[in-house]
Amino acid sequence: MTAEIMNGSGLAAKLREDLRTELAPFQASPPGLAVVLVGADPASAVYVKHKIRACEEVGIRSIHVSLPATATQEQIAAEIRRLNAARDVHGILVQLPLPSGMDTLAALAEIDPVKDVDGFGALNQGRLVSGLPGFRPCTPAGVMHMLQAGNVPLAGAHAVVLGRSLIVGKPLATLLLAADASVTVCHSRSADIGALTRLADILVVAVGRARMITADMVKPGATVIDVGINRVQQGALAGSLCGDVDFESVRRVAARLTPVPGGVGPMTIAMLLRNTVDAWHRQARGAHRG
Ligand SMILES: Nc1nc(=O)c2c([nH]1)NC[C@@H]1CN(c3ccc(C(=O)N[C@@H](CCC(=O)O)C(=O)O)cc3)C=[N+]21
Repeated sequence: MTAEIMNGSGLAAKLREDLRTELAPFQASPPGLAVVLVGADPASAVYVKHKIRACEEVGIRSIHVSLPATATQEQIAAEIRRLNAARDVHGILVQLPLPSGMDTLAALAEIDPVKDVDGFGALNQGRLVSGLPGFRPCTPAGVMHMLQAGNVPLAGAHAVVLGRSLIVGKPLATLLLAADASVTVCHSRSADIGALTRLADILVVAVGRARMITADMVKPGATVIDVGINRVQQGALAGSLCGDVDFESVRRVAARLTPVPGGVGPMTIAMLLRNTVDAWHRQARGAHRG
């Protein structure tokens, strides 16, 4: 078997094009997305640049706020409160990870839930678990969108999610459950991970370990979604990106596989733009504070 390669870049480009058309008549007062970057982590700076470029392409105004790595928790909170109050800011994203020692959940708790376009805050996460409308975290939403666009059957399928983060694993498990999959979540402390991943009709990997999923860990005919983004350290491909899945071996056993780059990453950004436009609509209707 040779897997069908699921084209996240293409699907994301289509979504951005739709947003651009939707926003074209409103360029006098466009949606605004504030991106807060604390410190100077080079990988974060690159991601922020991608997000700002994607905003420009569709007609979202981006507001880039940089704070030094030495900023205090209270300075971050004060900046978020200022953005909560700004009428031309509809979405607020605090780029993660924050510098070590910062209280991430406390910072996220400052974001007004109606502007929480990452969907990481407790109100939106609780709305997700409750099955209520709210902002869904962008990577899980992007994965669900790719599965649906690829006509991957979800009801009754066994989905195995490797990783239990607040940002990917937990919310994605919740979305898969809501789509009637049977869901197994495994993580670094799970015993015999291969035995679990081999049960998956849909395997989603979000652990941040380059090429850890090899062909022997995948059920033949499975759909494999690679959320990992790792920078190759050594060898001929040093400096390029690879996922958490060993692409060359897994493509021979899986039925469908997402590439890195060009898979989940661009979908994450497309979902962020969609959430920002949704936030703008909601705030235009006069909904303030979640
Ligand atoms: N508050 C917050 N929200 C986030 O959504 C968030 C975050 N913090 N911190 C970091 C992670 C990472 N992330 C990526 C999004 C897109 C690509 C992406 O588009 N990647 C391209 C390649 C990019 C390249 O070439 O470097 C691809 O996979 O094709 C990657 C990574 C969002 N994150």
